[in-house]
Amino acid sequence: MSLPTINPTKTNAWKKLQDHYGTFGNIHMKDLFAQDKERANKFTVKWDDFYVDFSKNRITEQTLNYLLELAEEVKLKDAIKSQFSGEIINETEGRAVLHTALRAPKDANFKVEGVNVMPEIYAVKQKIETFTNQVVNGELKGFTGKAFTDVVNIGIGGSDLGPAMVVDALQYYKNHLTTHFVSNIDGDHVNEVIKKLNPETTLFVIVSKTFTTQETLSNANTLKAWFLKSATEAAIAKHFVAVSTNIQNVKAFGIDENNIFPMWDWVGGRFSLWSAVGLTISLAVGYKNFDSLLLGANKMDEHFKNEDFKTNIPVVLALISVWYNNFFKAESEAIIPYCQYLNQFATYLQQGIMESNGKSIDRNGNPIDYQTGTIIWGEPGTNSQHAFFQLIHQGTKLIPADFIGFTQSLHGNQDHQDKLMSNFFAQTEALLNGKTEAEVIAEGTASSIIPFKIFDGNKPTNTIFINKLTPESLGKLIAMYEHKIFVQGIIWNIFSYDQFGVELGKQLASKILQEFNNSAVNNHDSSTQNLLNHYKRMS
Ligand SMILES: O=P(O)(O)OC[C@H]1O[C@H](O)[C@H](O)[C@@H](O)[C@@H]1O
Repeated sequence: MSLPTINPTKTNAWKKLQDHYGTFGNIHMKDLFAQDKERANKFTVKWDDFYVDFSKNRITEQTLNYLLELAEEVKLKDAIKSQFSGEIINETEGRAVLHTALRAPKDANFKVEGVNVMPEIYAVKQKIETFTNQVVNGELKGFTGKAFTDVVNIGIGGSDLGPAMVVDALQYYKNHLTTHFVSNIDGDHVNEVIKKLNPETTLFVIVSKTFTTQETLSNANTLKAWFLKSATEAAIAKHFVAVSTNIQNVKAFGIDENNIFPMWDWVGGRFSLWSAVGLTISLAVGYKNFDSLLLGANKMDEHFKNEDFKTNIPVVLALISVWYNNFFKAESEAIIPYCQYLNQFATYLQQGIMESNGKSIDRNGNPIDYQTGTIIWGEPGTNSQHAFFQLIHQGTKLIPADFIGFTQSLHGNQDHQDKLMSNFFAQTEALLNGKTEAEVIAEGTASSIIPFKIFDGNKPTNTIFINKLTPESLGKLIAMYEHKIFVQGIIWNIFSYDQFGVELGKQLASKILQEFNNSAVNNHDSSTQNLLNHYKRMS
């Protein structure tokens, strides 16, 4: 069975939403709160250690009902079932999409083409656990008999962003191993990492689903060559491991068969941190914590699969996002975690959201005449307040924002935590209410300055409030966004799990690379040609 192919703009719910948007006009959220004392309670979902308040949005109960009708009309329920039952929903690549199986319990039953994949998943998990323990305990040693002190993750895109974000987010839980990430083809990246390494005590984890990615292979070769300046070929088996679906290419690179951690083509790169792609996470925080991350994601999967749409966190967040994207024509969404540990969270989500839903052809193969993927950006609070919040508060663009916060800190300094959280609450309140002319005047502001100090307010935010940053709650949070991506892709009638848009630039780059050896370059547009010739002269 394939995914439904319903044009969302042709549904009854869409028409209702359009009319509703027309009458919604300039309703201010401040008034909606004044009219209904129960508003916050009505638009809050409490689930496990999550408290999600979406009341500070430009919605009424009617809006939500129409959005829920839209979800029904595009057959979201069937689509969720299709995904979890291993159907080939990544139709353009002919693959199932089963990252959810990676975090399911052992006795779950996820089938790909009739075969239960759980035994394979658990065999690899076992391998990750054993290897992690041996490295962390110092049982496995380098070529001079010393225990490992450093781990270098070599990968890019989904083979870098997920592990890098999670290792950073969970650094409070880290063990003694120092982790490094090399991704960019820019030689400065690998060069700077090399400066910090001792070949005797460094473990290299090469992560590439395809094992054909230029950046990863070049960086891996550079690191191998550097390593071989101090060690023999035989030492490679002790220091290099790989995560990939392409066993043949990994072996050709010179990696011992025992050092290969397999993954599967039914795991998309940007959804792969739950597989052996997360090996560096497991090494950095220990297998138990890695497993808790998976458990958290599994809990969110169950919530997503079973919860009524009205109180289903990923579904509600996705629907509200569609409301802004397609009716208010908001172009971007900001992700603002009030948590320094989530410093890389927005960057990580950029790939997940923009690579998945940045599409303009629908599931029937026709061009789309409505908006799809949102632009994602963000930085942790409070830093972002001192950088770009001016534009969110008083600029001309509507930027819905997710505020992510934790009731309890990990550092235990209540003074810092209270100051951080007072900002967290103050910002969403200020974005909601703004400041009226009367209030500005009452402050005794000089009359010529009054207009500059007025805040319209009415700026939407979701508050995603979690008890504490733990491996488990982080797993839930990441999975929440994964499901939001899926829901939006279904509504927009696009394929969220391919990424053909990244190919063209790659192909041209390899053509240009070959042309560097030619004396004259003459088959490009005049701009590119001039630039290439300038580079050839000057480099
Ligand atoms: O893991 P790899 O096969 O090396 O792929 C790494 C990355 O390559 C491409 O650019 C894709 O767009 C990404 O989705 C992928 O994560």
